[in-house]
Amino acid sequence: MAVIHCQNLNRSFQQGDAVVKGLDEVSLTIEKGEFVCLSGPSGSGKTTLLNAIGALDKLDSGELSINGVRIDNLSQHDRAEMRLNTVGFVFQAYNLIPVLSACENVEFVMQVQGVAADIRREKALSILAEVGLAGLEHRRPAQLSGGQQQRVAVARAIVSEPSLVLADEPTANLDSKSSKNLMELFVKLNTMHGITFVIATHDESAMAYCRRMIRMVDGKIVSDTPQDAVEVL
Ligand SMILES: Nc1ncnc2c1ncn2[C@@H]1O[C@H](COP(=O)(O)OP(=O)(O)OP(=O)(O)O)[C@@H](O)[C@H]1O
Repeated sequence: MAVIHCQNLNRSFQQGDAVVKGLDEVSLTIEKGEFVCLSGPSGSGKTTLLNAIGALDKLDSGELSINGVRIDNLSQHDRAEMRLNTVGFVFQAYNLIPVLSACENVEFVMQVQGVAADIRREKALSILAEVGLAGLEHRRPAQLSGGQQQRVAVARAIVSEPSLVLADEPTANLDSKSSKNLMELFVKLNTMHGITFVIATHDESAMAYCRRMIRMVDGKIVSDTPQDAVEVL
């Protein structure tokens, strides 16, 4: 079953007197375990598409299913539920809570999900170790580098084992080494846990890790091609 199935998605924005088409008849199917890059010039609709797939924004029209369940017609409450249980988000602003430690930031989502405190702590520590942050669990975001904060954001996104991770410019604020480490981590999570990744990026070194390249221009998909990705050992 497809993880993402979009049919004729449309989303317009009013900008003064003009109407801008963020998504213009976008149709797309992404299967479980794919590792997909969304590319295209600034303003081409990448973030709008990620927001639609992650049920963060409403559509004007079209059908959108995640794991076989229609989400375009869900109530706000059900959309929030779907996000919580199915999708992990990694954005360029890490959106970590500054007063909480790395571990508490990762635990936060599980707390909302009602996971018991001892299980929460155990899972958070184990996932932080998996993303290479063992020993730094009790630091607050301001005491971590940009790359380390991004890893906390990744740990938080994947701790509840989502079937899908949506990442918007995840390497934008990282130096080239941190960026490479992050992409290798994504590939590892993709191969070991079968998590599907959709990554919007302008960063050519990040694109090189993706196995399917979808390019957008003016709210439309203009090309969709497979790619031989960089091997991660
Ligand atoms: N909330 C909004 N209000 C008005 N216009 C918007 C809004 N969100 C997006 N747009 C417009 O929709 C179009 C697509 O924007 P989007 O952010 O999806 O592009 P993008 O490809 O992600 O760009 P970038 O690479 O710069 O992040 C742009 O013309 C943008 O100005």
